[in-house]
This record gives sequence, C-alpha cells and structure tokens, in this order.
Amino acid sequence: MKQTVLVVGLGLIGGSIALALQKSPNVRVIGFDANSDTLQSAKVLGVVQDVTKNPEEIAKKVDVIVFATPVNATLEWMESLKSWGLPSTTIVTDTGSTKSLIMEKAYELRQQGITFIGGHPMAGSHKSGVLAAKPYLFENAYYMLTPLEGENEETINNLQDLLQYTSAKLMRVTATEHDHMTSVVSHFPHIVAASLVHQLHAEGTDNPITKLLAAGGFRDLTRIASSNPILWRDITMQNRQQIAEQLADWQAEMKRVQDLLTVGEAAQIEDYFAKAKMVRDELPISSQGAMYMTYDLYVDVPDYPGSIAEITAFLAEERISITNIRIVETREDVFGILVVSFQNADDRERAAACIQKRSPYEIYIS
Ligand SMILES: NC(=O)c1ccc[n+]([C@@H]2O[C@H](COP(=O)([O-])OP(=O)(O)OC[C@H]3O[C@@H](n4cnc5c(N)ncnc54)[C@H](O)[C@@H]3O)[C@@H](O)[C@H]2O)c1
Ligand SMILES: O=C(O)C(=O)C[C@]1(C(=O)O)C=C[C@@H](O)C=C1
Repeated sequence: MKQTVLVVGLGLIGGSIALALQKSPNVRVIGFDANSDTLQSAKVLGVVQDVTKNPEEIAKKVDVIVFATPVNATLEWMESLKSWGLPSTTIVTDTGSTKSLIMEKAYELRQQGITFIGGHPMAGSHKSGVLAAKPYLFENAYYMLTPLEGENEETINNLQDLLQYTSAKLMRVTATEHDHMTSVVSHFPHIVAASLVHQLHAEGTDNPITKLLAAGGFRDLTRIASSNPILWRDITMQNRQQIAEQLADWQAEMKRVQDLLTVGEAAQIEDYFAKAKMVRDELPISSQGAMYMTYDLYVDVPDYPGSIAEITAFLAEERISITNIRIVETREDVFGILVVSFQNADDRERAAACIQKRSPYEIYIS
C-alpha cells in the first residue's frame, strides 16, 4: 500500500529520514521547512519528492507526519495540530532529543483523537542542515519510540514498519526513561564539551598559543560543541531537571578528583584512569555516536593529489566495500590521517592486509 509522509523540518535529521524513507518504493515524501532556501534545496537535491508551503493544508491527505524541528518548535507544531482536523488514521511522530514535554503534549492530542508516537534516533552529528543529510545516518543506531500507555499496537507496528527503512534498531521506552538516559549519554556530555571550549577561550587572552596546541584529545572531546546552538538551547530547556541532576553527580565526581590531586597518591590516580579505561573499552561505541559500531582503519597518507584515490582503487580492485571515508586533521601543516570505515571486522582486516601489501603507508586500528 502506498503511503505519503510529510516531514516538517528538513535539516540533518528530517532530511536523513526523508532520504531513508525513499528507499521504499511505496513511500512518497513531501517536505516542509520554515526556511525557504532549505525547502528549495531539499527539492533540488531529491531529499524529498515534493515540497509544500502549507503543511496544514496537506496534512489531512498524508498517512504519517514526522516533525524533525528543534524540540520547542515541535511543541508549537503539536499545539497547532489540534485545530487541523486530522483524520484519526494519521500517525504523527517526531525525532526530538527530549521526550517528556513532547509526550505530555501528545497526551493532549490524544484527547482530540490524534495519534502521536514519540521518536528519537540516537545518531546524528554536530553538523546541521539539509546538506548534511544522509540516507544511511541511522543505520544500526538505536531509535527510541515512546508511545503513550495504551497506544494501539497495530498503529505502533505500522510506524515501526515504515521506520525500518532507516535500518535503525527500534526500541520502546517511556518518556521519563528516555529523558534520564539521554541526559547521561548525550545532554550532559554536551554541556561538558561546551564548558571545555569556554575554558579554553578564557585562557586565550593570557596565553593565545594554547589553542594552537589543542590536538586530537581536545578535538574528540569537544566536537559536539560545534552543534546548532538553537537545537541545544531547546534540549537543555526541556530536560533541565535531569541535566541538573547529572551536573550535581559530576560535581561530586570532580570533588573526588580534586581530593585525588590533593593527596597526590600515584596508585590512586592510576586506578582512577584504569577503571575509566576498562568501562570505556567495554562500551559498544565507536566513532559515530552512542551504541553504534563502525570498523575504522587509519591510514597515514602523504599530502599529495591522488593519494586517497590510490587507496580506494586498491580496495576496489580487491572488491572490499567501504562505508565511509574521511580525513582527520590532527596536526596543523602536517598531512592528515585518512580514516576508512568498513561494514565489519572481516572487511577491515582484508583492507589492512591489502593496503600493507600494496602501499608503503602506515596503518593502524584505533
Ligand atoms: N543533530 C543531532 O545529532 C540529532 C540527533 C537526533 C535527533 N535530533 C533532533 O532532531 C531534530 C532536528 O535536528 P537537526 O539536527 O536535524 O537540526 P537542523 O538544525 O539540522 O534542522 C532543523 C530544521 O528545522 C527547520 N526549522 C526550524 N524551526 C522550524 C519550524 N518552526 N518549522 C519548520 N521548520 C523549522 C530549520 O530550518 C532546519 O532546516 C531536533 O529535535 C533534534 O533534537 C538531533
Ligand atoms: O554525534 C553527534 O554529534 C551527536 O551529538 C549525536 C547525538 C548524541 O550522541 O548526543 C546528539 C543528539 C541526539 O539527540 C542524538 C545523538
């Protein structure tokens, strides 16, 4: 059966959902974005099959509506939905990083006969906007759904059937569980990243050279501080209670570290890092985000035109598929590291052997 999906908000996440859903021959995606340039780009780039300038008008004719707007804007859209006269068969969902306030609003919608099932894919990036959208962004990532208690199972299954085109791992949680867990693994870490950048900035006037020395460690820890501030303003506003609890725990943890520093006992300090390493090494995470596994191979390529093409040609000749390729600039003025990602450990091993055999470049696995 053909389904029409309206995606409101065509940035990184809305654009990626729209592209993923288009993998289904039975889905037609129509998009809307408050920014007219984004709307035009989405159409030209084929991120959506069609666009609308009036979502309210088209909403009655679609099967599913996905809000992929910053979470405060999503609440506003949900409020306006109340007067749209949607048929009871329409499924409304979202992609927002917070869930409690959104599901409270969903409860109000239920009183009006509107079905809203909250959603949140746990994959993303510090990049925003339609140009960053990718059809495979959610592959293997967890995608949380937060249906209201007593939601019709068939309706949830229908939404799940549609979302399977994202290739994400769907899971159900309550809004409260969601907001607690995301405060731990996403929202509070974001505040820490921003605070480290503020700390570096404060250093600037006295020691302007310090920032030139910020290398891989600082970069990895603070990448997410380059995210869209409006997105994170809204997330922080909506989940500030949970985030404040994490901050209190963190302050207690920092007090523990302060005590370690005061005592200055080497064994205790080593133990602190050793325990963190053990826990971190056992986490099912890699470079793409929480709970998402990629198989990366690092290749120390020289900085001359064609060196990347040379590597990809070797891999193509041995029919080894790559899932991603990027350059990580770790040092200024010196060549970057080429990072090639594979679908599985076996492909990565074959690639490592192939590059070692056919090139003089050093390789290593993170
Ligand atoms: N960025 C991430 O890593 C990530 C991951 C998972 C979920 N999310 C959530 O997904 C949602 C979208 O995030 P994103 O990263 O795609 O942001 P984005 O900034 O890339 O895109 C947001 C889009 O929404 C549009 N927009 C803003 N206000 C609007 C409104 N009132 N009506 C219509 N369009 C509007 C913007 O023009 C923009 O195109 C947010 O709720 C966010 O919390 C983000
Ligand atoms: O990878 C990133 O840059 C992200 O910030 C993605 C990330 C996160 O892991 O915190 C950000 C917000 C989300 O709601 C889900 C995923």
